[in-house]
Amino acid sequence: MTNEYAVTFNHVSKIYKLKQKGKAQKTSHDTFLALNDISFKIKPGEVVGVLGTNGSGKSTLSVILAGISAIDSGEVIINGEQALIAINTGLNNQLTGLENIHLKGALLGLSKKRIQEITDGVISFAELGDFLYQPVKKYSSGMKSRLGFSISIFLNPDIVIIDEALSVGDKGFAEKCLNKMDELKAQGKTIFFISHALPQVRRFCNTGLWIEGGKLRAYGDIQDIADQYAEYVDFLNAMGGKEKKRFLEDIYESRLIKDPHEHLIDRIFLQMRKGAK
Ligand SMILES: Nc1ncnc2c1ncn2[C@@H]1O[C@H](COP(=O)(O)OP(=O)(O)OP(=O)(O)O)[C@@H](O)[C@H]1O
Repeated sequence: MTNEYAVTFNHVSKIYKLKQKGKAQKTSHDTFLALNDISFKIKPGEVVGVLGTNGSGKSTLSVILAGISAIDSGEVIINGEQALIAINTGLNNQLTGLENIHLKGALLGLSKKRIQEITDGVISFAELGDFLYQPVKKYSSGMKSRLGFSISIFLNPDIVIIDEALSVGDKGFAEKCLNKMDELKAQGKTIFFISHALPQVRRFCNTGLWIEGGKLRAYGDIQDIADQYAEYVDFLNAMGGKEKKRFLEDIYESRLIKDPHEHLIDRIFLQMRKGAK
C-alpha cells in the first residue's frame, strides 16, 4: 500500500541531555524533553506554518524533519527528498561558498552536470559576488542565509523546510525568497515554514502546526491556528514581567525529567525495530 502522506510523525519525542553543575561541583545530567509525544500527518503539497514561542521546539522539529537529528521515541515517516533551509545549518565554515555548493552536491551523489546546473543557479540567485570565493566563516549571517537558501532551493527537494532563514538579511532578498517560495508552492512542493512573522505565515501557509513547551498544542487550518497562537502571545504579553518569568520557568521545569528511564526504554525499542527492518 502506498503512503498518501509526505510526512508522518507518530508519537515523536526528543530529549536533550543537559549538563548541570551540582552543589559539590560534580557534573550531573538532567534530561530535557524538547519534543513530547508529537503526532501529525501532512499531505504532499501542504504548506505548513510552524508556530510557537521561543524555545518551544520548532527548530528541533525542523532538524528531525530534515533527517539531521535522531529521535528518542516514536516514528517519523518521510516520503520524498527533504532539504532544510536554515541559518548556519549544513554549511562548512572553512570552505568557500562555491566549495560548499560542490560538497553538498557530492554528498547527495549528484552528477557533475547536475552540480554545475545547481552552481549556476545558486550563483545568480544568491548574488554573493566575489564572496563566493571566500570561506563561509567570513560571511555575515545574511550572506550565509542567502547561500543556504539558494543551495537548498536549487537542489529541488520534494519537501522544503524553511527555518527562520528569512529573518536575517535585507528586505530585497527576503522578497526574492518569498517569490521563490510562491513558485515552489505552485509546483506542489510540501513546505514547512517556521517563522515568527505571523502575517507572512497567514498569507503563505494553509496548515498551521503550533508547538508550545515541546507539545503539539493544535494543528489544522492556518487562520484558526494563527488566531489561537496570537491569543496565547497576547495573554503572555499581558502578564507582568515577574509573572511571565515564573510562568515560563514553570513550563521549562515541566520539561525536565529527573528519571529518563521510560525514554531510554523507548529508545531501545526504537533501535530494536530499526534493526529488524
Ligand atoms: N543541543 C541541545 N542541547 C540541549 N538543549 C537544547 C539543544 N537544542 C535545543 N535545546 C533546547 O530545547 C528547547 C527547544 O529548542 P528549539 O531551538 O527547538 O526551539 P525553537 O522553538 O526553535 O526556539 P526559537 O524560536 O527561539 O528559535 C530550548 O529550550 C533549547 O534551549
